[in-house]
Amino acid sequence: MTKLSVNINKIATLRNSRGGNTPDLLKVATDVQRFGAEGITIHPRPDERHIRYQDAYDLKPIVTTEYNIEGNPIPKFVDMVLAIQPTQVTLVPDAVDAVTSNAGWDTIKHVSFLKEVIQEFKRNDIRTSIFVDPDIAMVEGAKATGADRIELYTEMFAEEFKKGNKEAVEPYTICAEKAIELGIGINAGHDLSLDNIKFFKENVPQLLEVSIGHALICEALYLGIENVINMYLHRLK
Ligand SMILES: CC(=O)[C@@H](O)[C@H](O)COP(=O)(O)O
Ligand SMILES: NCC(=O)COP(=O)(O)O
Repeated sequence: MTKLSVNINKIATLRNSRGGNTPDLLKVATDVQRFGAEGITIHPRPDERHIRYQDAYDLKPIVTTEYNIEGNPIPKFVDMVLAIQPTQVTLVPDAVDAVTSNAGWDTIKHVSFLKEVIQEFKRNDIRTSIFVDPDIAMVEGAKATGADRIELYTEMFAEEFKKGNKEAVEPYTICAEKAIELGIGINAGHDLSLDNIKFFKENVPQLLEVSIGHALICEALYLGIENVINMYLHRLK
């Protein structure tokens, strides 16, 4: 079974666009879980343009499912994650000015850094995942970092799938098979949607978790968030 973790960054973006507290991020997180989501993902960025660091703390007692915090492990981020102790931390090599995540880690070049950070999280019983491109060398590199899981960066798949290129899933299948062989768990995310999720799940073995935000919130504008969550759960069965 593949768990659905809903990324609520976009709810914070909407709230921040007006100041104030509408929509109420904590209420949305509560409701999203009530509607069946099996996790909540946030990705605070250094400029706090959507999720604020304070949100990450405020969500801790609200998230009764899996709490996944994503981000670049700069010291402020590491301190926050250690203080909150979420279920999982996903390390993403974001540039400060990136509009959204746009690359996975070079797990070979940054192996020492990643190893050190991952050890610190694991000492605190926080599951670790690292965001990687669908490149077998990066999956092998991830093993050397000690990470529990990889999160496969799915933008390339999503883009190609939209154009009808279903073969774009192949690198993901191969990386998943390698991760299984190495004993690493498999997550995936970025631009996954109601259109592409079923095909992705069917072609990527032992997919443990997907984190979905942008498309899910856009789809909810038309279909309603409770309905959309159930549509994902159905596709992920
Ligand atoms: C790692 C990943 O793919 C997502 O966390 C994505 O980066 C969402 O972040 P934004 O909401 O800032 O685009
Ligand atoms: N880790 C991926 C994520 O949390 C959501 O990404 P997106 O669906 O907003 O592209």
